[in-house]
Amino acid sequence: MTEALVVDSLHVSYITQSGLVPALRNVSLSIASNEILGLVGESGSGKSTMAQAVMRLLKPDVATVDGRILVDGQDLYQLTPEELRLTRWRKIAMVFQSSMNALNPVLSIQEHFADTMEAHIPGITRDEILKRTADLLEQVRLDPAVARSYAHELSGGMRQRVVIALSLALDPSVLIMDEPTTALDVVVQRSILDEIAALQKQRQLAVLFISHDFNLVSGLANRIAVMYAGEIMEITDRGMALEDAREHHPYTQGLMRAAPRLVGTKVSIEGIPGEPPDMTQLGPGCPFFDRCPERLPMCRTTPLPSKSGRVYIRCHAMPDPVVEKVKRP
Ligand SMILES: Nc1ncnc2c1ncn2[C@@H]1O[C@H](COP(=O)(O)OP(=O)(O)OP(=O)(O)O)[C@@H](O)[C@H]1O
Repeated sequence: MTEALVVDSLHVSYITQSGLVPALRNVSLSIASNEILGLVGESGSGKSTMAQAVMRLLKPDVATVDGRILVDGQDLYQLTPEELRLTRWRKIAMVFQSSMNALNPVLSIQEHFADTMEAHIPGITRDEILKRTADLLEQVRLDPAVARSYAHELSGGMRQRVVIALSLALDPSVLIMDEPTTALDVVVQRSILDEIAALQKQRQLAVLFISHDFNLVSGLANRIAVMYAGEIMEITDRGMALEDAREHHPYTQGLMRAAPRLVGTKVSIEGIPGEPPDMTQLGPGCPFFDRCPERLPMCRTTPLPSKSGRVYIRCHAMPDPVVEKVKRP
């Protein structure tokens, strides 16, 4: 399996007036060129920071970043600014949270595509741009005539489809999607998710799909990384049926019980008691300690083990998952 994206021992801290505030702590994961990795976690757990760090969008006066981000084997943090400019879009592209509102109101959709292609494909002709734009719009099920429109003439769902098509304009290997459907109604959301899944298969893309919506991610992703207080607690490829909850990290179990079920037997929804920790006051042990129903005395003081690999659980009270057990489809 080819790993298109490797995140290795990533640490990010924001620079604030009261000092450095950690946001990502020792994050490692990788995504192969034919899979969707979902990243879930509560608000403030570090999901958007992860997207920005992976794209190398965090400015040095905003945050410190340590660790390696490899895209097709190339470390983004070792590139010169010009190399980085060429690598973004071509190798790694991103669809931001509500990026559909970021389309420039005074440019037609066609001009957005032309700007991106002209900046990255030297000598591309007008005809090629028009043809590639029409193909890309069709791939996200839009009429190619949409190219002549302006953002305000399109619905939210259409704009988000345009943004997805634009992110694919240079045929990247890795696509980062940060809450790409959150602002849309559920019907439009469903059809865009189906298209994301189809595009990912056709183009053999590695997709990092970030969402706070546990149900949505578990219906889409091949594997799910669960983030808490800036750390990945678990990466799983197991089923997310409530009957299997005990096989997951105690925090994942909490998220599973807290997510409303859309199908199957009715069960009551239970929130996770307590609050996420203050990131400036973290102790040496597991950050979930205070809220964990499975905690052992050692969990307060013993750091979580560093792990890498396709699936893992970082928990003193839980064994590692047995990899060969039933895989998700
Ligand atoms: N520019 C910044 N300066 C200082 N702290 C920040 C900054 N941006 C984010 N943070 C902090 O970093 C932590 C992670 O934030 P982040 O936005 O990555 O979380 P998230 O999981 O994406 O949350 P949400 O789902 O609400 O978008 C939070 O504690 C947040 O307050």
